[in-house]
Amino acid sequence: MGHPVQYLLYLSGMHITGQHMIALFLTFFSATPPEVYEALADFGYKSFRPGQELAIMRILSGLSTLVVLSTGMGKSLCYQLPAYLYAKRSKSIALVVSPLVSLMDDQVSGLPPKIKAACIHSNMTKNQREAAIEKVKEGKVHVLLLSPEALVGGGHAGSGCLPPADQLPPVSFACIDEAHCVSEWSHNFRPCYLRLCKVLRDRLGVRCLLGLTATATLATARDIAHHLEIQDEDGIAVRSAAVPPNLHLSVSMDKEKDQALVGLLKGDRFGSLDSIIVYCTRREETNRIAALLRTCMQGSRLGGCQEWIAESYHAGMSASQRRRVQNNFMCGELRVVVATVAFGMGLDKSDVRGIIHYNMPKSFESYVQEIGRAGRDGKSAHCHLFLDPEVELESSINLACMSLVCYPSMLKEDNLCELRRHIYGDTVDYFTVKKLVQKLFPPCKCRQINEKQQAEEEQNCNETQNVTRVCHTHERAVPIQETVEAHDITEEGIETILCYLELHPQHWVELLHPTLSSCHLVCYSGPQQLRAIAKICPPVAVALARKRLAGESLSHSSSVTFDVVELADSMGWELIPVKRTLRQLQWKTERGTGKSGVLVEFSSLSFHFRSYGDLTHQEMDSICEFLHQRIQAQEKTQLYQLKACFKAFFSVAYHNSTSCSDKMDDDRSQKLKALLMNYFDKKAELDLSKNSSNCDVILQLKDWGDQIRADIRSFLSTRNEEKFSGRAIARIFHGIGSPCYPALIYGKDRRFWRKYINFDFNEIIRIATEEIIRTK
Ligand SMILES: Nc1ncnc2c1ncn2[C@@H]1O[C@H](COP(=O)(O)OP(=O)(O)OP(=O)(O)O)[C@@H](O)[C@H]1O
Repeated sequence: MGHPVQYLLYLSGMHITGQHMIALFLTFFSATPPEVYEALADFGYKSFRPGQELAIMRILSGLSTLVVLSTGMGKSLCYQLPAYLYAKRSKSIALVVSPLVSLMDDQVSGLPPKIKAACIHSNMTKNQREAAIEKVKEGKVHVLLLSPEALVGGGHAGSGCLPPADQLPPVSFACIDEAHCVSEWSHNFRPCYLRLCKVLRDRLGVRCLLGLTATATLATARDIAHHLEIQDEDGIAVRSAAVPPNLHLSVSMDKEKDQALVGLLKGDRFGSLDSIIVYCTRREETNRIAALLRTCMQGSRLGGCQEWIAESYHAGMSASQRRRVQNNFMCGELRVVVATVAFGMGLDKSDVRGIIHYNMPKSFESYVQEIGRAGRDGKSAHCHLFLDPEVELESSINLACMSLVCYPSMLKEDNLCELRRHIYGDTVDYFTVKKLVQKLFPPCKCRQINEKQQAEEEQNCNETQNVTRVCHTHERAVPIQETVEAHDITEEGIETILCYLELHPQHWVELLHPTLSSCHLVCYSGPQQLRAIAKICPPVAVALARKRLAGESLSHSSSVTFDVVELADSMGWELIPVKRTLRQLQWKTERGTGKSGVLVEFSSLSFHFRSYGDLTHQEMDSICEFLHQRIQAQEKTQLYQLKACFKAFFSVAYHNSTSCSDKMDDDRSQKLKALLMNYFDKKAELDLSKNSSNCDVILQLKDWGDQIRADIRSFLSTRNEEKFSGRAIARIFHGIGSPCYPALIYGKDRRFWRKYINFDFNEIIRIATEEIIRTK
């Protein structure tokens, strides 16, 4: 297939070629060709919505583009129409990467009938996936929807599912839905998204990328544009107002939120609305609130003809339970869904009339995305947010500071603290980074070998060469579960670090598909059989030789376990043929007939990558420094966003919701919209340094230092057989579970769990570290 711009030129009957003409062409001959309007009509639409035409024309011209449009404004057409036009002209597919795996099948069936689509994701069986790939190969598909994991591999989803590019029809362009996940500065960063663009370019030769998102600040949009390699400013094609005009926003700071919620739902504003979503941060809370509403709303006047008043929805429920709630809500039989943010992603219900936030969302981006699920039909809709009254908390601090008898756990826990916990739960300290870096870059022998060779060469020709990097990287595997437990860091945290290293200008690592790295080989006929197969199978011979070199005697052994990735690397073989050769040992013949009495098992899902083994101490230190700074910057940004969010909501909040349950003051709604607009455009920085006492109420430790130290000592003495880092203790005192210190176990000891949630996290780390050193 020719360069995509040729399609546009072809449509317009012109014959210009060459990259440099694209810009000229778009400037002077940008009238949309009739074929594009015809295709629009084929889709059943009369005209374009704002932004669609520009984005579609850019994609048809082969120019990577980012579209930032509020939910429901019609982003999907921006990939559907070009995919259709490209495929109409010649056999080609458009790839659409979407994180909404559970909704992918619905997305495919919901596409306009003109578009032939298929999807591939990790929830499908192997047969289903193969059938979809067959259809693609046969050219029966215009649009292929993929989960990010299906494309790049990663996590437990296994490796990427697509065949190599030469077995696929030409890819006209690739669309990345929810493109903000590409940016680590976004509210919903997903490590495997960072690798998407690279895989699309390197493995599939895609040159034109389309990013779609409903929420991105200007800074995030620029970061996404950078990843999509959008060269020109116009590439960020459309940025709409953050909040659609038909949404009416209000905020209140009620002391009794449960009563206030019931009152709000009975008031004039929400009382007559049919479909409402109430968002809560915690799963347990969704169940409690749904039950509360069922009890308190019984018999009260309801909007439509619903049979059920309220049901909860969260990721902890079974798939069938969730589907039932979603279906009932979609068809209008269920009035209120009380949910965590798991509900609503990709929900195509245009007449949701109300969104209530029982807790503050973690960022403006989340807020805008969540309220954007209301009023997609353009008709008026209402949104209300309950903000916990931190000012109350502040007065308790003043009391505490005046050394009145007050115990920290008596202080009211607030939204901000709750949300801060999630941020601290994700961060990793310098020590952990260092241990991880050592694991990712174990020393190799390349330098010694090279020096020996050089010495010989020098003797021969007396010439010195200044070699700085002698290692050309090694293939390595780091078992996921083992590393998670050893370093008390989440799988996602490790993946993020690996992505940072891959995207660093020095490309410290190259990520490969996750793989099972441990090979266990058992010979049922005893040690002689093991020795015999070593003679015919080089990988087994090398595995045994390596064991012997490491001082292990295997002469009486009939089984052996080894790291197959390390083995393949040491042999200079590719991993796949090594695994194939080993598997083959289970059969008598090459064609796999008759068992040989050898068992070969692969286990331990591992991160798989190439990395250097000859890094100097300085290089290792600078990598640690780089990673640590990135992680800290990320933490700071998130804390900043949280404060910015609180401050803005606080500035428009009513004292209690009765002031806005029947009627509301549109000025406050407009003010909040303006603040959101400013935030997304970053025209005005929300200055947090000024007047921060209004919202920043983390307790200083000076008045509580002794008490906290005493508690840390008491905690350590009750668990003197376990090892803790300062961060581990701070997490427990903040009630943050981690892989090694899960909430399920540590949360049971109420003397410590969450006790100091209102105190500065980093300060607790500092004191705890001091106490740990003292008790050693
Ligand atoms: N040009 C158009 N004219 C009329 N209706 C349109 C047009 N483009 C899209 N729509 C309709 O608008 C609705 C929302 O479109 P779409 O689902 O693409 O929105 P979106 O921006 O992708 O939303 P989300 O962010 O929630 O995914 C759909 O019902 C679609 O049919």
